[in-house]
Amino acid sequence: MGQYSLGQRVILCGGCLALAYEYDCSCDLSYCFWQQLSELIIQAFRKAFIPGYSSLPTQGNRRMKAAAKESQAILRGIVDKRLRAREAGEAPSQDLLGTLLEYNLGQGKGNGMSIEDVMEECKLFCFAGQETTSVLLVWTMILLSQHQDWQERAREEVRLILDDKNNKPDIESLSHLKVMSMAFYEVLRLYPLVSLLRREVNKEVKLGNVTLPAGVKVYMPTALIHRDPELWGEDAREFKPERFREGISKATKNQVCYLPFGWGLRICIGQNFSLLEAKMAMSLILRKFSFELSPSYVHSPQIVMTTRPQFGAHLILHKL
Ligand code: HEM
Repeated sequence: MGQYSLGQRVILCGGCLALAYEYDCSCDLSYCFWQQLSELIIQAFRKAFIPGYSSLPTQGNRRMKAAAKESQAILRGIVDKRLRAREAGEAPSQDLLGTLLEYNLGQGKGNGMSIEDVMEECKLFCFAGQETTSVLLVWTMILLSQHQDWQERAREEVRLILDDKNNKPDIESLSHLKVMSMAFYEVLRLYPLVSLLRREVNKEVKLGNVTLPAGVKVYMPTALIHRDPELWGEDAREFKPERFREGISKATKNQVCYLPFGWGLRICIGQNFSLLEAKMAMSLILRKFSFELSPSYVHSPQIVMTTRPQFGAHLILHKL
């Protein structure tokens, strides 16, 4: 974001918003690494039903293979560095990679997690955790631009709860940001980033009057469930964070109809972390800037890996 000046339009695609905090990201949609990678993956999904398609030397397949090779080499380098440090007697690191490596080499040794498994887990966390939270922030900025009253309410709350904290939001104070939680829940209801949950039935199961044989694939259209007027009322399509005033179970009347993080055994492992991370980022943004949509913004949600604004989020930021 560094190349933009205030009052000028910025375009956020979502994929790199989180990285933009660390790097001088130009956020130009045509160059965004995450955008390109997501598009390649989704193209591969679409063709997955054609037998042998993934082995054909198409341009997309070649780029996918090159990206996979490159990310594997980068990860291998990081893992090898850690392994050398461990051999040299350094204390194991407490981060995710350190914990997984300990499991592979230390207490969990012999429990079936190879170095390759550790690397795959790292990739999973990177992909599952990076784009999701950043796209949540982007949709939140779009909706809070369209609903300035909620933007102001969220900012007031941030001022009230965080301003006496010496400018450093901590877990304790972030957990008191109720308006912001309501806004995030409502954003995730209207724009669930994972719009379709997929499952395969492994043994025959009866669901109400329907019998599902083993092998059947079941798709749960989260985006449609979240906007169903029978479940959410006639105002289901409207942005009304107040429906979450008394929490998710009250808003859903204890029905399983709110699934932004999935449900059951495979529910998102990072849900609390991501909301905390998003609160942290949004409270810093709200404190420093007000924002509105640029007239050039075109509302067009598009499913790539996650549900994103197809042409990016055209925003105008004003320093407070
Ligand atoms: C707003 C942010 C996020 C959303 C909306 C989200 C959504 C989801 C959903 C819907 C699933 C379940 C997929 C399924 O059932 O098929 C899932 C799984 C998962 N998520 Fe998230 N996620 C978010 C953030 C994160 C973060 C920050 C991390 C890691 C730090 C993460 C790690 C994972 C992992 C590892 C799984 C697979 C869990 C398993 O299969 O047991 N997610 N996520």
